[in-house]
Amino acid sequence: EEDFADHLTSDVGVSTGHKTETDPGTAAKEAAAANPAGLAAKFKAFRQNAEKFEFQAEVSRLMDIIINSLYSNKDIFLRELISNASDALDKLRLLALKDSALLGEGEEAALEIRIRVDKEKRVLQIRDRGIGMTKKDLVNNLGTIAKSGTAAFLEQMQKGGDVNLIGQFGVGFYSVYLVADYVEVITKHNDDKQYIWESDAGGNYAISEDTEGERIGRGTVINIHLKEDEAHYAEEAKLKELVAKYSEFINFPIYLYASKEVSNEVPVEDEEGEDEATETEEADSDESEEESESEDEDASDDVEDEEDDSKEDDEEEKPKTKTVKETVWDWEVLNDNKAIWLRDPKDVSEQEYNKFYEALAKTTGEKPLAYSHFKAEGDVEFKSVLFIPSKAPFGFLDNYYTNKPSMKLYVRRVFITDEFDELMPRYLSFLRGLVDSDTLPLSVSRETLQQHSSLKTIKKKMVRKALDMLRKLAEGDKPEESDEDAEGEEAAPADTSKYETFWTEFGKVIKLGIIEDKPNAQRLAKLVRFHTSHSPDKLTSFDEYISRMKEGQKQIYYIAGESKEALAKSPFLEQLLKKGYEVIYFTDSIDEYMMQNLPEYDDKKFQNASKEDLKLGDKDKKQKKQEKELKERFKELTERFKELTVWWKDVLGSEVEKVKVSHRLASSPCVVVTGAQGWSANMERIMRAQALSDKGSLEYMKGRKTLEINPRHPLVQELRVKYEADKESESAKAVARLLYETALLESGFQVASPQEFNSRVHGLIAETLGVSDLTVEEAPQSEADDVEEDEEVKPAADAQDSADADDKADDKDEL
Ligand SMILES: Nc1ncnc2c1ncn2[C@@H]1O[C@H](COP(=O)(O)OP(=O)(O)OP(=O)(O)O)[C@@H](O)[C@H]1O
Repeated sequence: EEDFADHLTSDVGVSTGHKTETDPGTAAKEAAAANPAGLAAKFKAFRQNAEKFEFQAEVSRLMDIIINSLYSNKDIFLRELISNASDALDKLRLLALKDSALLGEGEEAALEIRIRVDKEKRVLQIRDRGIGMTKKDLVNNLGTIAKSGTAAFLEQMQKGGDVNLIGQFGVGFYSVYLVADYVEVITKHNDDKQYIWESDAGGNYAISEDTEGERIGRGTVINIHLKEDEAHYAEEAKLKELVAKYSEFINFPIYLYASKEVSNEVPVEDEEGEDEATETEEADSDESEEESESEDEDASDDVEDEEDDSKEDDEEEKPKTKTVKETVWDWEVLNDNKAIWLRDPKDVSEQEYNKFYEALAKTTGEKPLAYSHFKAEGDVEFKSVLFIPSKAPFGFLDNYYTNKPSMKLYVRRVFITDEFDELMPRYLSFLRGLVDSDTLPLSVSRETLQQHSSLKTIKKKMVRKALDMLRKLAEGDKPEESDEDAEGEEAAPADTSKYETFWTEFGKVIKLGIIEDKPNAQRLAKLVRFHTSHSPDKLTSFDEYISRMKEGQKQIYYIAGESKEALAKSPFLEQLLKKGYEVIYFTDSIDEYMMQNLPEYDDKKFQNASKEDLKLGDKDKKQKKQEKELKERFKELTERFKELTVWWKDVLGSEVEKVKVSHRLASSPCVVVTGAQGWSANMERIMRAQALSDKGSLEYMKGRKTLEINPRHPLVQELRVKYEADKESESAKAVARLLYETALLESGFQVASPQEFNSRVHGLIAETLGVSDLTVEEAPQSEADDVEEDEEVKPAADAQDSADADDKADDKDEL
């Protein structure tokens, strides 16, 4: 009884490994000799005949981080191991659909998880009767990390990231080393022998066939040898608390071998009788420990004293009894494993949903922004719980195209898979949740499921419910109780601040949805938030924009660029803003792609303000008259400047498609716009940055620029005068080019040659300052030598700049 191993052998039928501390194996001895101070202290010898393996480098790095992470929440290791046990049971149950013999018989067939402890030896044991692991599985699963994204996770962890996220990376097992300095995994898969995997996290692990230990039948036993200062994880109370906190929603019963105080009324005849009673109790509770015996004695003493005082008088009439408090040991179920989605939403508290979310998302302390629990009825029946996380999973957007789906699929309560991408479109894969369908066939085969006609319906309904949930969150509404095909829906109380959190985390995903899910583009557009000229500091929506539209305004104006501050000053908006039109500022790189997929919203067409065909709204009669007059004047101006525009186009050559007189400008001399088909400045910037395009298309799209000039601007008027005076004037050409280049910059494009542009500007500065000679005095030799020792070599660089300036100054004389 004292020995945990005996305990296990007799009670659970499980073998535990013994650390051979007294007789270390050869490897241990060698290691100790090589490094007596360091390794010997840490090294625990593996079983002597075990095959030794080295952990893959990533695993070693991960373990180092885990072992040294002082401040992380160590509790999570239990959640991870229980979750693995549950997965192993799910896998077995799924296979047993095909072949029920796999389950075994009697005790073996019980799909459950059992936890027990040996406080004295500081060993915590978790056992499942799941699928188990073959030897090959042990090497592949507990020695290597095959999943992508591990490197990124390790990097984050090294920077002090939260180890709590470990479960999201598919490396949860190793979290056991937060609390253990030695771990044994005894496992039996139906296709292989019983093996023991063991490691003290020192960079090695060992696998040996388990020939001596008790036969475990099938499944996995993990013996966690707790570190000295983690002994509290062997306390019943702690384990109960952790299971309640993290593993309540595991769909298999979790048992803890726990002690319980029971009070029994027993007759008291004489001294012997008392002993008898105690003995009987002990026989019932076959697991009684030494401790319990001594407690029993204390308890019975107390009771006896009490009775002696109070019941002295009645002694003669009533048969003597006494209350005996005893500690009995038995398996206690820790979780109510009724699936939450099968319960009536009215009976599930918000707290329970939150905890369920934590279990699904493998997080702690993160509440979902909203949830929806519903039942679809009709041809296709299913139940579902959906959650909107409040944080994007690690690296979610970076790995957008390779992210794994996160929706779990159950068929009639049996977990089928969480890797099925037919349940939710990619852009909604950030949602957590599950579907439990009664209509789909209980089948292991992906193909059978994929081809099932009801799958499409499920997906369609899931998307609708998800978008509905998002809409409600956006509106800050409390959801209604039900609608036609989904009854009993519930969602967390939401307000718009929650939606703003959502938008910050997942806004891009909604935009990707507009691009990828055309049929739902309008619904998704409703969810889009942005800043506008009217609402530069508060996020607003298309609906709000439309409610503020001027009378007669038919189009929704927008402009895209790097920041709302820069856009607010854009020359493209001068007339629009002056006339009181609200303009949307799109500043996300994806916005223009999105808008290419969203030609209209609520019957209103979108108009990019930086495109050539900008139309400034609809006018009433008076405005129309004014417009007519303006048109006349404009025509006249256009005529007057026509020759100039032809000449200007010649000066700029193929850089622009055309130069034309514009009516959209108020205070700028000119702007560069793109044709409806060409890329805007913003788009060109993105394309350059992403190098998405081949050079050819970049050149082609770039070429479709138009220079619009403002005939009312004094600089343009003066240029015309200069050109009229001398049609071959080089300085007029230089001014024309410079005006174009400043317009390029102001419109958000890049100038083709920054050096040439600078030369022209320097020339102008020289002229303004009255400097005629830009030759730079040579730097004294000795100074330059001193500087050469300096790594930064700043003055030398300055000298180079000056030399460049010299060269350029020659070009500029013409100005
Ligand atoms: N109790 C167990 N029974 C059977 N296999 C197990 C058990 N525990 C771990 N494994 C195997 O080891 C692998 C690694 O486990 P780990 O917790 O590190 O990641 P994971 O469980 O795959 O990740 P995720 O938590 O994302 O599913 C598992 O995928 C599983 O194949």
